Amino acid sequence: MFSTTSGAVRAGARRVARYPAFIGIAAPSSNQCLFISTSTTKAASFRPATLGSQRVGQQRHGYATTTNPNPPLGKKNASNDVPSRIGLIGARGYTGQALIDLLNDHPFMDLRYVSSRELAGQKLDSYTKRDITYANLGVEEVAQLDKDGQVDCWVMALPNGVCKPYIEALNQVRAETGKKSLIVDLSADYRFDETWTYGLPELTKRSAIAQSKNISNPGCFATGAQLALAPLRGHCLDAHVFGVSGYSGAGTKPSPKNDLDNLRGGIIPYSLTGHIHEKEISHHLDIKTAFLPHVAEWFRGIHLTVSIDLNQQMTSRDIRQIYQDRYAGEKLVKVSGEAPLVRKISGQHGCELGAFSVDSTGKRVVICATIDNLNKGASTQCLQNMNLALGYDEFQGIPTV
Ligand SMILES: NC(=O)C1=CN([C@@H]2O[C@H](COP(=O)(O)OP(=O)(O)OC[C@H]3O[C@@H](n4cnc5c(N)ncnc54)[C@H](OP(=O)(O)O)[C@@H]3O)[C@@H](O)[C@H]2O)C=CC1
Ligand SMILES: CC(=O)N[C@@H](CCC(=O)OP(=O)(O)O)C(=O)O
Repeated sequence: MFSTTSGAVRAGARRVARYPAFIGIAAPSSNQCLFISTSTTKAASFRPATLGSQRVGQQRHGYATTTNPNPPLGKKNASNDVPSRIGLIGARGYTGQALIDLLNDHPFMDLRYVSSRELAGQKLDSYTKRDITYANLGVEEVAQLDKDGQVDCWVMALPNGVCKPYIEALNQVRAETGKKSLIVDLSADYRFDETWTYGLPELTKRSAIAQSKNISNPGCFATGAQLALAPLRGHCLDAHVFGVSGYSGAGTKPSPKNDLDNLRGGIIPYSLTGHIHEKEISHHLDIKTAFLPHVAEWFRGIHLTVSIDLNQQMTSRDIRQIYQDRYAGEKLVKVSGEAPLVRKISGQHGCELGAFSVDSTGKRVVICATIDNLNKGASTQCLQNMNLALGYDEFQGIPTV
């Protein structure tokens, strides 16, 4: 279904010529976050199921199923064949490095600037399409490059709470010049800001992402949890999400959560109430969710066990069918009967959902999800959003086969 980064065909040796700025995207009519409800959306047209033995769209169990109400835009959004110039702020970090690897294999993404205070002056070896040297780009330098029309898309891969001055400076350039370069922020800082588009393409209206200039990339745990919960939105009373992340989730700054001596031989609970992703899941799905995060000694990959109290009796088979219907045609979401294993998701670009274990009352289901926090939990999702908003195919440059 999805392949590892290392298995990808590397197209990076090619050099990208200098091209004029891409200006083909219309200004957004609305940046509001638009989630598609699976419980109320009726399938516009019937499509036979390819994933199960039953036909999709039939009401054989008393509650409506639907084919994917938010399918990939495909050719409708793939009109741009001009490269886009990218500036990456926070390029030394784990998510920044994962994104650089993806951009290196992308035919239209032309990385121009990588910012790091620690690595300033050093060559970026992992990018082979052009020679790039790390620079320490402060707010003024970024604003000047933007004003000079040197960058089409800025990606912010900074710790939470750091990027606001950059955004304010870019907004000032917009106000002064009318220029509108795209901004994608990987931090949690704008995930609750209604003037930004929350970019979880399988759940957010894709056409809204395509029209946006300010995209907040979802959190890693929050992405897996929302993909695991969304199809049951209309049947869910409340949910408990137990999550364990590899320690790359804690970033590169030394802390007890990425200290291998501290992690060895066990898992460590933290932020057991009030984690930002608890708020993020509850806010964007409108489901009362308790989130219980842990960190473990492996490097990358998240396991989530999601327990959902249902408002009616349901069977495991029917719930699984709802998920298969909801994610029909999605290249980065895999639904299966078995519980997915975290050791198998490392380096993969999608999210796997499985288990669908229903208790004896028929009113509680447990679903397991796995996701690579640095890929679909951050950089792969960022690239989906960049592709959509810059007018390329959403999955361009993402190994999905
Ligand atoms: N790691 C993960 O699994 C995920 C992370 N995220 C989010 O993505 C963002 C980046 O995470 P991650 O890559 O793990 O973080 P890292 O700690 O690995 O990297 C942070 C980057 O920001 C730079 N930086 C740190 N502090 C400052 C500062 N005050 N001013 C300017 N630059 C600074 C660092 O470079 P230098 O010090 O050299 O300047 C480094 O490049 C975070 O907001 C995180 O919450 C989202 C989903 C998943
Ligand atoms: C293990 C670990 O520490 N994981 C991080 C989640 C990484 C992430 O998605 O972060 P943001 O929401 O801050 O962008 C955490 O719990 O904060």
